[in-house]
Amino acid sequence: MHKSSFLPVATRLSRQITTSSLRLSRSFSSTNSIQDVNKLAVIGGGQMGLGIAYVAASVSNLSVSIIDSSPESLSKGSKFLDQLLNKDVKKGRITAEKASEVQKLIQSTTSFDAVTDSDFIIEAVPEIPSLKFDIFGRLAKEAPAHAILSTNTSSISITKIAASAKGAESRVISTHFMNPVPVQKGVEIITGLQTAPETVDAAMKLVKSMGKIPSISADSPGFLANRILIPYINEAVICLETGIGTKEDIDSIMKNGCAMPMGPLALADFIGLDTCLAIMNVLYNDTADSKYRPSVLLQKMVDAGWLGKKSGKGFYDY
Ligand SMILES: NC(=O)c1ccc[n+]([C@@H]2O[C@H](COP(=O)([O-])OP(=O)(O)OC[C@H]3O[C@@H](n4cnc5c(N)ncnc54)[C@H](O)[C@@H]3O)[C@@H](O)[C@H]2O)c1
Repeated sequence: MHKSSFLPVATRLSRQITTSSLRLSRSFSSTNSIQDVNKLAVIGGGQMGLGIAYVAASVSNLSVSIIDSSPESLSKGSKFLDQLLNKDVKKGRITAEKASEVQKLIQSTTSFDAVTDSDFIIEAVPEIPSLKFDIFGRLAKEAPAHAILSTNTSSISITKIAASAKGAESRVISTHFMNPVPVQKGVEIITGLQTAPETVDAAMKLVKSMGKIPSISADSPGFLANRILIPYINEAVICLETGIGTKEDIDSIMKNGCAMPMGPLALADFIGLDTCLAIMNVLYNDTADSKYRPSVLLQKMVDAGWLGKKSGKGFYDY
């Protein structure tokens, strides 16, 4: 894919309107093919990054580099991947031969250099805006000029993230995978104001090759999934802190009475309380609407380091 093919959506639209009589829009799409992705880099090897790497290697047969700044996270992650593969072999979902092929496809490193030969990069570091902006600033300089730069953010504006990737804004997009990645089929594709149509095509192609079902959302606080899901979780925490019900009763009524696969507090533990809080803060600050006020208890639990399943303690003990 040529760098020049990355025109922002707005530019592309105006081009299509002004030249429609000359049918140039047709030649635009026919001369710009989507480059095949041979190598994927995932930045951040936590629960989401690992899941993305696992599915990309096992379903799309892609070579994947997991880049994580923490050697502890990388070693925890490689044990987790081994467990996932062993479980899949035991359950007869894959052969032992396939498991060893997948293992060979996934490399882990603390070095950012692994982005330099990647065609598609998915960032999955914690939900901290400054951290993501720094990473996209580096990606704009260090990733190949054709590479798609994607974020797995749950709530941070894609337009803002793209603005931090100076010179590569049109190649920035979000492929928002859901947790757990190997199980959840839906992926939100979110465009920033600057995202080029070719970037959307490339993201759709990759996500579909991973066996996922993409939905397109606008760059609006919380996008679609978290605009709906996280206020629901936050309301459950408020029900707990105001004594309307115990954690068991809150989870039980939503599970057994409202057909939810798991209760909202157990789900919050599973997502990570820091992630839930970060999303509520984005909804609250970016809309200036008090209906999105984060629960005080949620903030306190994050302050205590009780982040849910990943830290061993949240609403429940693990
Ligand atoms: N947890 C969920 O349910 C969920 C669902 C959808 C999207 N997300 C989003 O996915 C992203 C990752 O979430 P997660 O739950 O996997 O977080 P996590 O805390 O499990 O993992 C984050 C990883 O990033 C690493 N990291 C931190 N700084 C880094 C840096 N500068 N360079 C490289 N690695 C770095 C950490 O060591 C850690 O391993 C967040 O943006 C989150 O909002 C999370």
